[in-house]
Amino acid sequence: MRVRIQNSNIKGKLTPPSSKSMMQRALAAAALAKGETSILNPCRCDDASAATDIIQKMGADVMDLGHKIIVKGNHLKAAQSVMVGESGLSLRMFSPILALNPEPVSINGRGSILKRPVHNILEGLEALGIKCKNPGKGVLPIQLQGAYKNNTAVINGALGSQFLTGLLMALPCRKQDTILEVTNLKSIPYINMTIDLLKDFGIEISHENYKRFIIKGNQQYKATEYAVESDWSSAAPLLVAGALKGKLTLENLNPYSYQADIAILDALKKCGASLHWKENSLTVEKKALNAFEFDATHCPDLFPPLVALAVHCNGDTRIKGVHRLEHKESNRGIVLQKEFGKLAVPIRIEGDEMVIPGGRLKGGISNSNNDHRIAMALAVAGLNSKYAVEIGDHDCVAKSYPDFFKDLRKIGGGIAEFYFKSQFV
Ligand SMILES: O=C(O)C1=C[C@@H](OP(=O)(O)O)[C@@H](O)[C@H](O)C1
Ligand SMILES: C=C(OP(=O)(O)O)C(=O)O
Repeated sequence: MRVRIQNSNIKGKLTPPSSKSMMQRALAAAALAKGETSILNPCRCDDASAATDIIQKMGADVMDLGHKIIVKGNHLKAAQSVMVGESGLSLRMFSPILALNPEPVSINGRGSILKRPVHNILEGLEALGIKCKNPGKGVLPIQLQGAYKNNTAVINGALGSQFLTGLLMALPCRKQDTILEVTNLKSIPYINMTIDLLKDFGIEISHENYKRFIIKGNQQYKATEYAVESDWSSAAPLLVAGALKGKLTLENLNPYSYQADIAILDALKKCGASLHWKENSLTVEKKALNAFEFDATHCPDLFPPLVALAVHCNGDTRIKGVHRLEHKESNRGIVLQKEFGKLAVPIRIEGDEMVIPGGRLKGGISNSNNDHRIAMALAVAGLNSKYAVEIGDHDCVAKSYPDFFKDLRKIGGGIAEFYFKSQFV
């Protein structure tokens, strides 16, 4: 399957999809809570479906009413075997939660997740007394068997925050208190999101500067009504489209969100984009844009849309945090360099920095490498390309934003469909 993006002007209004990060956390918390949780504004994407399947295996009752999802939780049944789809968060967040049940559980997935490392999950869980096996030798599948025995552990946060999110969600259900010493934590805003969500479910976590986390045991998750915010990670490529090619209003965005990717606003301000808030609606308008410097170490998912922005800025843009990209759905640093290279943009990687020369995009044939954020970045870059940009395997956007191409078309994106079986007519 392939899509062709033509140079087009953008105009209109959209509401970005709900956050898959918040949705997966809310499903996990609801499964641990006694009683009935209502999840409002639910996110519908492949990663959210993977998380829903897992909590059902844990014994949660899930009722989908369309505008909201009702979860009846607190069973913690032996799940035996679960599939995490392609979701890194579901793998790393549910592993510590599943290990609360003393029965063995095996965890597997499909596609890109089968190449992502699991050693930090196993090391962390073993340090807390969980028995771990890894028939996949470094990647999935893994097998875990509880119970938690040790009350302290050192957790390496260098690869990311998702496993720590899982521990912060699971360990309050132990009888004992746990202290985690966390080294070199990355993606810190995602931990703020976890702690904030846990508060809504009645769980308290304290920490000392993200280095020492104190997790009181014997806490009880309380069922609640939880509204999932619109997703800043999905808003990012749309905002880039507006900044490059017209005028776009995104509705229902939280300007005070804990989401890491709200940082797209800093990058847009730095390059000179015009932004205007009216309550929860944000309008972005086309202006001449200049190269910028940005550190994406703690918001790595912004890299692809920022590259799409940078290729149309005047001058060389420098983005820091390339080392954070290696273990995502693709090795995003290398893939961005390779795919934008096919469109005549000679991206350089200098240590931990990516250097993107502006004003060079000519168009051509590229591929998503089965990575949703790469597909979306190539698409919005293509809106301002001299010749068309073709993207192979674009349907991977279903991981986070199944309606991405449909929405892009709604706001004026010229998307040719004759090459592929259309999913968005
Ligand atoms: O907690 C989350 O929801 C996420 C955390 C980040 O991963 P890392 O913490 O592994 O960097 C991010 O890249 C991912 O898309 C979602
Ligand atoms: C890296 C991502 O997700 P995950 O790690 O949860 O698969 C992403 O959505 O860009």
